[in-house]
Amino acid sequence: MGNKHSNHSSHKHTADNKMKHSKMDHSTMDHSKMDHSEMDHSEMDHGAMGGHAHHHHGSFKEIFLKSLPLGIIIMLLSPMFGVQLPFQFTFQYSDILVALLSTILYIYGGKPFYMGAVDEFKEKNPGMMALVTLGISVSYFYSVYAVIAGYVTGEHVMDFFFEFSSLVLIMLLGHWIEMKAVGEAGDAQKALAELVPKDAHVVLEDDSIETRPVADLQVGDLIRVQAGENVPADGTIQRGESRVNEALVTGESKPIEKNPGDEVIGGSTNGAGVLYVEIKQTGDKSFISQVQALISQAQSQPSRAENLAHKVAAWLFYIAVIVALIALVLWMVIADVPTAVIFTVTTLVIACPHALGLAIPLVTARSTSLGASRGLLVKDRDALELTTKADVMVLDKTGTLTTGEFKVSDVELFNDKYTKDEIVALLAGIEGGSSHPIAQSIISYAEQQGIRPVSFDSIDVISGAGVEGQANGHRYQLISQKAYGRNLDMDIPKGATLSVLVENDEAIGAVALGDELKPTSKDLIQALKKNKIQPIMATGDNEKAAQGAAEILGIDYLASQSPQDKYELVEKLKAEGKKVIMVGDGVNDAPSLALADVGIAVGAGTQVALDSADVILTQSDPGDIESFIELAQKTTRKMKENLVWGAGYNFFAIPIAAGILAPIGITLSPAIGAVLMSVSTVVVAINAMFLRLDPKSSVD
Ligand SMILES: Nc1ncnc2c1ncn2[C@@H]1O[C@H](COP(=O)(O)OP(=O)(O)OP(=O)(O)O)[C@@H](O)[C@H]1O
Ligand SMILES: [Cu+]
Ligand SMILES: [Mg+2]
Repeated sequence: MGNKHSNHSSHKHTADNKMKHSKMDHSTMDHSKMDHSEMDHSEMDHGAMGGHAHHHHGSFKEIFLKSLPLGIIIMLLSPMFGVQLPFQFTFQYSDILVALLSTILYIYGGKPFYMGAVDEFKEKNPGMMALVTLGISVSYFYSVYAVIAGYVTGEHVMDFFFEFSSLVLIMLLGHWIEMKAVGEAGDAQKALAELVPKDAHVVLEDDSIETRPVADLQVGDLIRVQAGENVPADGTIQRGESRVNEALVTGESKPIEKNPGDEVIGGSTNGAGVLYVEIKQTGDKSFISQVQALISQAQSQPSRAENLAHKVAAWLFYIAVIVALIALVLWMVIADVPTAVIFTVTTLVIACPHALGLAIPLVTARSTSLGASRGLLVKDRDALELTTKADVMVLDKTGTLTTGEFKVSDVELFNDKYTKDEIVALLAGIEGGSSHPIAQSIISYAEQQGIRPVSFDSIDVISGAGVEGQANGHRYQLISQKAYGRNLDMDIPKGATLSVLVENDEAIGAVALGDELKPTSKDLIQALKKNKIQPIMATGDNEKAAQGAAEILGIDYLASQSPQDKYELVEKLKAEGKKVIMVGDGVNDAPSLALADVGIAVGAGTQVALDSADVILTQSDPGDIESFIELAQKTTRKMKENLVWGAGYNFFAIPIAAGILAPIGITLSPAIGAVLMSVSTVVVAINAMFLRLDPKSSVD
């Protein structure tokens, strides 16, 4: 149980760390809002996409549905291309009625577009909304002019109210569908929010049960979680036993047995037992909120791929405007003004670089939620792309490739001042101040022997070497043999990790510990080699222990590495022009995690390690490193595909819209242009949705 417990506190660590990083974005952190997600879909999506100026102004769905009858009336009353269709009817002055109705449609239905365009111009970043606005404005104003000119000159001038209204309707519909597709491609925030139930059963003083909204839960409340229910908030089990599935929260796939004293995480699913849980964290401080904050932090900073997409979209705007102007002038010369207006409008509309704008965010959203559901949390999105270019992976040994669950194999005495039990009491006492995996193992060892730890007055961690502290007026150190610096009079068990207990600069005892490789470590090394990533193990542990592990794994290694050494190793590899991934969990890994191109902190890791990393794997399973590489490769491929499609589509669409194929009889109407632009976006969304990970190969 002790072990499971420590796993849990590590989840908490992960969470606390995120807390510091996130700017506590109110829109994503407000729990009550998320629980009762009545928010309009497009707004939700918008939040997840971040950074875009458009779609702020009302919901496309609502505006579309209200504009639909108006648009249909206009279309029925106005001839398309001047051709009378059988179901159309016109009467005297019907064109004035059409102009009036179109004005209403322009003001109401066009609003999301021109307001979006205003935002874009304010940000000096004209894009899709500006193009759509130009398109509908040109067709609207020209048509108004046509009607007036018709009455002034007494000659019929062709108007485009039919094209105008169908364009507005299709644009609204298209953007509504797009937003839905965007939402379905994966909104990690929402998926996580849905894990938390809306209500909790609070056990009152008199043992009666009151059902309260989760938002009203207080720290210290005792709640009852029924069998099969999701846990509403983080807490500690007071009574009851069950198996709890935390898969969706932490990525741990198997249900975990829980007993009184164990912690449960809000959003996990209770198995067959009833649990009584004392609430420890609610709202923003809960684990799940912290994960959400982390995700929104990652999504709020544009990745390099996204910046590229934005640049291309901006270019597209200028290209579309220029091509539209050229088409306008040329077609006025070749044909007439109405023909020229049609080609211009179609060009503006078809170029709406919506697909391009969404190409990357859609994949990111999908990839983030996919990753989160497997316990792969990406803090810095560029880490995904960089991972696909990696040449070397530097791995820490203890806690990363090995379990970190040490067994004390030997306790050695160097003088008779202390008994063995007294040495163990000192060891356990000084480890009270350390978060190193060795510490927990020694403390448990003392516990099993029924030995009470010596209480220390002060304890300090010496990173990469051990711990030191004061007790009973003496100064003690528990450090590696390398840090001790002198030879010891003892037989060191083969492959063991050895730490020396020093009193006033003299070795008084030593403890030898053994640790085992994790079952998936070997697979990871093989997978790395297959992916042409050279694995190097860099460990703070001694030569013998390192060699033992390295031989089994078939991996290059460096032993007795101080935090500085690890840092310099990464520095050296980078100087050789290599892209370096660093994987670690300890304090001694933190500097190199920060320096590496991609820093991956594994689950049971310490606070500092988690803070310095770009990627956090909530479990410390080497198999997850493999999954992360797979996620990185697939995500990057999808992004490239979407960029090529989003940009490439325009390469053909713009010239055709401008009428380049008119000589062979192929022309597009503005409405068809609008349909194509929506379809191109839906293609991008569907492609993103097909981002999947292989099922995890689990080793038991
Ligand atoms: N809390 C501790 N208790 C006992 N010995 C320690 C402690 N911390 C460090 N040491 C000693 O210092 C050595 C180096 O520690 P360090 O944290 O740099 O590496 P490590 O965690 O053992 O290995 P790795 O770098 O692969 O994780 C350990 O092998 C151990 O001998
Ligand atoms: Cu668009
Ligand atoms: Mg370590």
